Amino acid sequence: MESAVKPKKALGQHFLIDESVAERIASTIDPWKGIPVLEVGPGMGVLTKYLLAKGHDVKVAEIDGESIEYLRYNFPELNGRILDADFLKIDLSALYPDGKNFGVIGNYPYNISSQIFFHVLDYKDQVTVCSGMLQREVAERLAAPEGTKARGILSVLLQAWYDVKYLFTVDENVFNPPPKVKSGVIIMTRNDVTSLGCDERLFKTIVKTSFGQRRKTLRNSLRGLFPAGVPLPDSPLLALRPEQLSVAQFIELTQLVSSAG
Ligand SMILES: C[S@@+](CC[C@H](N)C(=O)[O-])C[C@H]1O[C@@H](n2cnc3c(N)ncnc32)[C@H](O)[C@@H]1O
Repeated sequence: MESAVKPKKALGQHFLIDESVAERIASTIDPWKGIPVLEVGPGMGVLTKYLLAKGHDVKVAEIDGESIEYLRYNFPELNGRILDADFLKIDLSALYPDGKNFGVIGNYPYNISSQIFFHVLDYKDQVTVCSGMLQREVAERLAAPEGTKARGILSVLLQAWYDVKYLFTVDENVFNPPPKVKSGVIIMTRNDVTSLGCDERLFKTIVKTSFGQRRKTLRNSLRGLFPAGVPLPDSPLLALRPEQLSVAQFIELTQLVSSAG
């Protein structure tokens, strides 16, 4: 199909052509009208249009020059609110100074979707809500509870600070060009946790190290984090595999490693 902006594979450009899906995604943040929202990768503005119509205070961050030109021409009301930038490199606290809360939304570029969520996590004290569409497998992973195969690093790191919900699945044929996989829409809302009650850097290291060797029990994958030459503590948590642990158990594990060191 002819498209005003030529889709570029390297930028993960699959333009949404079903307006009803765009409206449904925009509606996910209806309850957050009071805070500004940053849209990642607006492309030709199919989602932006609904965010504006709903009265959100919207800024957009887009990396593709051709899309930016399109937006400038077709959305004059966005004047001064289009960031010609790589979302992953934006200092979001400078964009929303003084610790201001904001939301993030998008039909995200699938090639960098995990990195996008790691970037959002860096601003967890300001990002109150984050929703949007990504490839189904990743969307499922973000929302995966303990005890499921889909659980991974981002599930635990995000769920420590956010309630993550998988909302609905979207078929390939509503995009131009269609992606190879189905898509999923999620929403994450900030929980009321202000501190994990453990060394948060070590918590991250433990989550990443455990899932780096997900078939091993934690006793084997985390051995290197305990002091050498000393027997490991006798904790039932160490007999588990990473996908079996809740956030609270990862925190407990972090405390265990800290107290052993
Ligand atoms: C899946 S398309 C979605 C476009 C549009 N929102 C839609 O629904 O049709 C992803 C968009 O993200 C943009 N993009 C890719 N990498 C980006 C990055 N690092 N920062 C900002 N935008 C990016 C692409 O140029 C593209 O417009």
